[in-house]
Amino acid sequence: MTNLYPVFLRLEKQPCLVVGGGRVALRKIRRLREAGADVTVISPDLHPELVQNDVIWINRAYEPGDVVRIRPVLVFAATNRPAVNRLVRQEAEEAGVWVNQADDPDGCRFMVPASVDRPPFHLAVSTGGTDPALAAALRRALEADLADGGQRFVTLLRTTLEPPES
Ligand SMILES: C[C@@]1(CC(=O)O)c2cc3[nH]c(cc4nc(cc5[nH]c(cc(n2)[C@H]1CCC(=O)O)[C@@](C)(CC(=O)O)[C@@H]5CCC(=O)O)C(CC(=O)O)=C4CCC(=O)O)c(CCC(=O)O)c3CC(=O)O
Ligand SMILES: NC(=O)C1=CN([C@@H]2O[C@H](COP(=O)(O)OP(=O)(O)OC[C@H]3O[C@@H](n4cnc5c(N)ncnc54)[C@H](O)[C@@H]3O)[C@@H](O)[C@H]2O)C=CC1
Repeated sequence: MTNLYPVFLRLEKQPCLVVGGGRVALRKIRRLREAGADVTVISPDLHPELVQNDVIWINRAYEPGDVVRIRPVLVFAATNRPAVNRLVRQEAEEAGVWVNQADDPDGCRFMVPASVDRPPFHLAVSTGGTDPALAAALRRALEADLADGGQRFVTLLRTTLEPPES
């Protein structure tokens, strides 16, 4: 697996495009909105929880050229049609737009980590696409531990930072 380069993006008011309006799209869109991105969704239907989510909804299937017309900074190909996701990925790559392909880790120019936002820390966990459910499990464990005072986490930090007692 190629090495990945982790970053935190400042997405406020940045145009982002999500193709597909299902469960996976919902998860991606929530995070994008939390970061203040302007989100356009192209999909013939929209997850019921998305209506309140303040997105621009283009109510139809993806059409060739949409990525070039909309010119987003990030694209998420999140339909349940592999051929559509591949087309979106290909058009994004040709246009030099960063693309996430929900059904194909190798087709992702970037991947979305599982993350916990607990100031001053924002922790992000990735398995590089090898086991997303495991990344989610570590996120849940960290969340539970931090909600409970973060003792296991702090103990782990101490054991790595402090020299062993002699
Ligand atoms: C490559 C990547 C692309 C991307 O989406 O960025 C990708 C790809 C795929 N995910 C799949 C499955 C699932 N993914 C989740 C959950 C999450 N997936 C996320 C990220 C990523 N998933 C990227 C890699 C990140 C990494 O590895 O570190 C998280 C972390 C972030 C987020 O999405 O926000 C979020 C957890 C958030 C949280 O809880 O904190 C669940 C659990 C669930 O849905 O509840 C399942 C069902 C698991 C099961 O089967 O048990 C499949 C198979 C689909 C199929 O079966 O067809 C593929 C495609 C493939 O592997 O081929
Ligand atoms: N990356 C991840 O975290 C995960 C990825 N997946 C993959 O993501 C895919 C999508 O998963 P879900 O959101 O659960 O599926 P879903 O069935 O809930 O949603 C699919 C959405 O795509 C839309 N769509 C279909 N054809 C379209 C087109 N031509 N143009 C625009 N929109 C179109 C549908 O109308 C629907 O809104 C799955 O098929 C699976 O391969 C699944 C689980 C997690």
